[in-house]
Amino acid sequence: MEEVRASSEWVSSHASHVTVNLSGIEKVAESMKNSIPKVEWDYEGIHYFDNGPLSVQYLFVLDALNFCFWPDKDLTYDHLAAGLKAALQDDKSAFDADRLQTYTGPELRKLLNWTKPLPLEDERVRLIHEVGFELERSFEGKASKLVESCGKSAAKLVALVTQFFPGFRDHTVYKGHQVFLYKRAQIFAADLWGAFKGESYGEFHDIGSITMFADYIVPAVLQQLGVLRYSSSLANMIEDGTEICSGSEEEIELRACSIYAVEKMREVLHKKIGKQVLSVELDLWLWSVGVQCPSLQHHRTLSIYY
Ligand SMILES: Nc1nc2c(c(CN[C@H]3C=C[C@H](O)[C@@H]3O)cn2[C@@H]2O[C@H](COP(=O)(O)O)[C@@H](O)[C@H]2O)c(=O)[nH]1
Repeated sequence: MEEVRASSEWVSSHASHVTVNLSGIEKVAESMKNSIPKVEWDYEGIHYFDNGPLSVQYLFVLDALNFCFWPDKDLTYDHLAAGLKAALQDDKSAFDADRLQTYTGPELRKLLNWTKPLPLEDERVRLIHEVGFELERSFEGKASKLVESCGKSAAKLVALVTQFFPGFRDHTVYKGHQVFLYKRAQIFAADLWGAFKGESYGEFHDIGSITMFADYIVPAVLQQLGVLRYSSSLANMIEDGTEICSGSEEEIELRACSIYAVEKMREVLHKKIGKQVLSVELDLWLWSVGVQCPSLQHHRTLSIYY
């Protein structure tokens, strides 16, 4: 995770379109002086959980598909989480590794109880096949085996996931430098930690090493809070709903500066306010604020990573 932190900081200090505003961070930290907002994992009550290995399989499939909902204005993350939950409750073998390798686009829609084509449906199908194939080949078909082999280290889990499953390799090149963001691999570790309440499959001695998850909601919240500032051209693109290319300077800056800003926020909370908080906790709070604000304008990028 050091690579995620270091490369995000590098982007932030070379950015042309996004600025991290330290006084904005201090203001937010100050407002948390008396109480730090704590959001329960699954506050929505939409995820599958049975306290066992099937929950791990569910979370891995969920995070393999946890990206790009916005092209369909009616589709949200909640549909994915709740749809997969219902599918699993209906048929406990729905996420067996051999089954994962056979889903077609229309079957995936049915699984999510969605009648229209899903955004990036072909990619979703390819990625769910990849998960089934590699789980079968290297982990006896079980995501729980993958988690068991990480020695209770979230950093090791992220390394394993990105090593074995190419679809999770969320890194890019910015101004000649390799930048690591690892949104879906990190959120998988965080979802385990949240769902299992830091125990069993969710026990990680280094959960503090995980950064925020660079998606399209949290950057927009950080901008609203005055933590991120955009150049006028970028602000206009977001306001007009203009698509921003995956891998463009703007897109990488939005994501990397969000990671850097949340790390800074955590540092300020610790040093100036004396409160210790995890980036995962800050992320869930910021994300829950964002999804409860329907007027929030976020950047639009077609991407399999978030
Ligand atoms: N940074 C961050 N991004 C997150 C999540 C989650 C869900 N986490 C669950 C875990 C426990 C909680 O109770 C949550 O339910 C989804 N996303 C991202 O949001 C976007 C979807 O937005 P919309 O189109 O409006 O549904 C999309 O990029 C998706 O990947 C998070 O926690 N943090």
